[in-house]
Amino acid sequence: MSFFQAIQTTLRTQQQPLTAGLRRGFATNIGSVSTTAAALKLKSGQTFQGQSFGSQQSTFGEAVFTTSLVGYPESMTDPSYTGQILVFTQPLIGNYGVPGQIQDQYGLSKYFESDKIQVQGIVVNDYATHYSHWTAVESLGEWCKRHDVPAISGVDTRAITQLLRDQGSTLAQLAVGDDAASTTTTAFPDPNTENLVAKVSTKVPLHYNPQGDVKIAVIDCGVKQNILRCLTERGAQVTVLPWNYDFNQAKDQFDGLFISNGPGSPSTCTETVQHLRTAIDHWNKPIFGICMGNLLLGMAAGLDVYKLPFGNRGHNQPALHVDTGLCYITSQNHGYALQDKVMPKGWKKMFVNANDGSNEGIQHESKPIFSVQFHPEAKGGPQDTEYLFDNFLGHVRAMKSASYNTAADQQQQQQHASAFA
Ligand SMILES: NC(=O)CC[C@H](N)C(=O)O
Repeated sequence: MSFFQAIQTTLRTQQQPLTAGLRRGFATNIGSVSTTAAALKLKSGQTFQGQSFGSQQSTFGEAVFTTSLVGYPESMTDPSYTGQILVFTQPLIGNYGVPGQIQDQYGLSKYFESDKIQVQGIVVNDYATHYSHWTAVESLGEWCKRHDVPAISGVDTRAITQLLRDQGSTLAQLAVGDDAASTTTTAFPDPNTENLVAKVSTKVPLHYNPQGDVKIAVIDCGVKQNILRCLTERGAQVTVLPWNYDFNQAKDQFDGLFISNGPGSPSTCTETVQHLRTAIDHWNKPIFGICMGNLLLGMAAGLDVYKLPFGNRGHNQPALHVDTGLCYITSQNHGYALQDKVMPKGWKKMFVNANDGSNEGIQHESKPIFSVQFHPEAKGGPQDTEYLFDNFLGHVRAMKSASYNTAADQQQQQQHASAFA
């Protein structure tokens, strides 16, 4: 043990008391750190020993890394992370604590992207036991414990990230307590063989903003709260529907269709892809998809999907808009991508990743149907591409008023004709 590690261990072993706020109006806490051992064990054979600061429960998942500097409450509650052990490349995590579960005026969660922690576990280099923020109500460790989610600190996340980058996202165990020391070889279950979308999708329709002027059907593959907020705060009425709901049966009830983000492999969502195939030809109203929505829409259009070696997760991913050449900095969290070398007839690429050339979006050439691989709703991350919600709802409103006018014109013509019959 190095001198630095020895000092760190000594400091952490001394249970530090709660203190009052350092600054007026800011929740602040110098919490205690458990000295329970924890280890991140990769299926590829490498083990990283550290300390637990979350649940005492060991867990399995796919180890992936994110380069985001902030936004751990949002990332950890994003349903797209279901089944994954999240490694933060940002070394200091936990310093602004965790906010409370508060609802906005639409009944949507204000600070979290769903109602619980969705990641299997988290891996951080330096867990900040002292947190301070005006929205904070508890520490990251307390939050993880309450949700029974394991967390490890004191490991070299740079070395782990280099491994995940070189060998690709890897199945792993986050082992706590006795499991951390155990050398028994375990089987590493692969979450991507399961239909994770079915696990996180709503079971019943949910309604938001009933006063909205246009009605949007949201196919819930694991929708983030801020996507719903981006629609409702722009005046849309939103109905969230289960992932396998056949929206084609209810198309007259809606003015537009949205396909959400979601966890796991898109190949488990064959029913949604089939419904989308019908919708592309017959829906005749705008369709917009994000992340999993891009993958599913692309599959419905005839594209293949492949798994990226380590995915793109972070808040600084450059996406080039093909038509204008403009580059947007985007928020991302995905492991799969569309194979877009040859685009199906009637479709074109909309965005391309400026780092690795992977697909970032597709667009129908003659219908208002488009989707993006990145997250224009951000939370966390830059909001530069939030304008896509304006574009989508702009199309929805234009088509609604055009069809209304057509219907009204037709009715007037009929009345006119019958008056002279
Ligand atoms: N954020 C998402 O929707 C992720 C989509 C898919 N689960 C992937 O990893 O590629």
